[in-house]
Amino acid sequence: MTVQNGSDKSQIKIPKIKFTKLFINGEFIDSISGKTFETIDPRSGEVIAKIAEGDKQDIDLAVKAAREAFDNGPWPRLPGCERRRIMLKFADLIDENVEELAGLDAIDGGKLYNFCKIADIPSAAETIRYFAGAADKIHGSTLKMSRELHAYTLREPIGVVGHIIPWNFPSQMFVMKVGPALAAGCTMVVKPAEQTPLSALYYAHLAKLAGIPDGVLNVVTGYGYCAGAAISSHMDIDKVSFTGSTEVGRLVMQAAATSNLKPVSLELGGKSPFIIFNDVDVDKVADLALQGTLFNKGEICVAGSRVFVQEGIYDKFLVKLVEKAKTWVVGDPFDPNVHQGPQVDKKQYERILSFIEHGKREGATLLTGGKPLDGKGYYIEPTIFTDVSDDMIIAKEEIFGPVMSVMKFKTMEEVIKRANATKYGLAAGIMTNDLNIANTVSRSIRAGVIWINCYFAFDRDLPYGGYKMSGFGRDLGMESLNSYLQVKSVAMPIHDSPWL
Ligand SMILES: NC(=O)C1=CN([C@@H]2O[C@H](COP(=O)(O)OP(=O)(O)OC[C@H]3O[C@@H](n4cnc5c(N)ncnc54)[C@H](OP(=O)(O)O)[C@@H]3O)[C@@H](O)[C@H]2O)C=CC1
Ligand SMILES: CCCCCC/C=C/C(=O)O
Repeated sequence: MTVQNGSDKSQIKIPKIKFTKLFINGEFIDSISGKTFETIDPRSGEVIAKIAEGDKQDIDLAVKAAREAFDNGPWPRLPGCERRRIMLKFADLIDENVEELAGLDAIDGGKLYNFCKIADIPSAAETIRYFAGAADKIHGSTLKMSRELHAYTLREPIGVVGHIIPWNFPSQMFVMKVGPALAAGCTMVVKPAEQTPLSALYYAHLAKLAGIPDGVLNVVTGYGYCAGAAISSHMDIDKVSFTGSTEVGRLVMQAAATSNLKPVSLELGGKSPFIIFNDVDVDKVADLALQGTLFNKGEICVAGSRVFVQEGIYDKFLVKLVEKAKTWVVGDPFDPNVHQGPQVDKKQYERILSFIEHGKREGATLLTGGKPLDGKGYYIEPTIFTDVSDDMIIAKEEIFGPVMSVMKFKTMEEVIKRANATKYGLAAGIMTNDLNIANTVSRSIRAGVIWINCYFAFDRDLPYGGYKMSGFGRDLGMESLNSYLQVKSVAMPIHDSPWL
């Protein structure tokens, strides 16, 4: 691992902060209480800006605007091709503002500026385009009835949606929730994570410029226990889509059940296995395994942080892994040579360090890392543990940081059992050239996403979500669009027809 501090300042593109207020009914406004909270730069712990702190009253206001826009406004009633046209404009505006948006996610979330610029933000625009393309292809079916009835189904927008999103992919999360809901004809209230509110407010501004009518897309910044909880318990919200911790997912579901029984979709934590069989190219797979844990500083719910290595290549794999970890650069996320920026905030940084301490105490062997970086900011060394047993805390709990546990296995049957011995079921990676192994293992792992000889192979056409305590419901793909629609069955008698 290399530490890169004091990067070339000429490369740094810190954006000017333009939007700090709530976006309700097409206007940027102060919170009703007038309160604000500070959003912090994780490179230094310094304040970037003061952001309006929305609470229950502001959520009520935003829901009122979204309800009016749904019940009486044009958006749900527009022909799909018109919604598509406006969404395509929105996507173009995202592309036109790529540098600014990349800068906001980098400064707010400690994400790599260059990666945001070439991947996250262009991909966010593409996700809006993907769902825009579906807006005029939403239809039900004509049914073959068993008696003299003509019947068909309509697919109608579900209504007012609440989106509660996390901080690890502020842009991708925003569009993967907002895109399908807009295409379906829903109206919505988005609550971004308190750590990363900046890009969500910028997207709201672009949506208005694109022509999305007032009240359709509202953004209320604020705290989860207050603004977030007001969304899940709201009597006038028709669906909640949540991504975050399993603990809060449970609260969201409880609040939905005890209020108006609104459906929820929950994309929660994970502890995904990355399984490597003897027959692979060890050099390439070591690279992929490292990415599988360290990408986005390990702050990704599908991190392949339980690395199971078959005994025949175990020693060689460790040598390669350490070699590659040494070239991994931690430092300022605006520096193009850096692979890993700071953890999102002090709380997450301390949480990760405490897991590392657990690993040491429980007797795992530290192969690399294990410490924070000296100086300002929430930087942590890429950390690899070996001699990890399945019952250690570091092997069981989601760490959401740059921490890998490497474990040895003998047989396919054994690794299937161990990979499935978790409360989570989000993703799994299977590295092998043997098709029989790939097929058997992929069908045996209880997880929503399986990557064979690749990892993080996201695609907007590929539904994404979990089994078990990783939640239910799917983001991306047509599955997610369907979750913002409901089916209405219509039947009418047909008289004197010779055909049913
Ligand atoms: N699946 C994933 O992609 C993610 C998983 N996680 C996991 O969760 C751990 C903790 O991260 P944390 O940020 O605390 O995650 P949370 O689950 O607390 O945050 C996710 C979102 O939920 C909001 N929220 C918090 N409490 C409530 C509530 N009572 N009702 C409704 N919404 C609420 C948050 O608001 P606020 O911003 O104010 O906290 C945020 O917008 C991480 O270490 C990681 O393991 C975290 C983020 C993403
Ligand atoms: C089409 C790109 C989707 C990227 C999704 C990233 C998700 C991360 C997470 O759930 O933690």
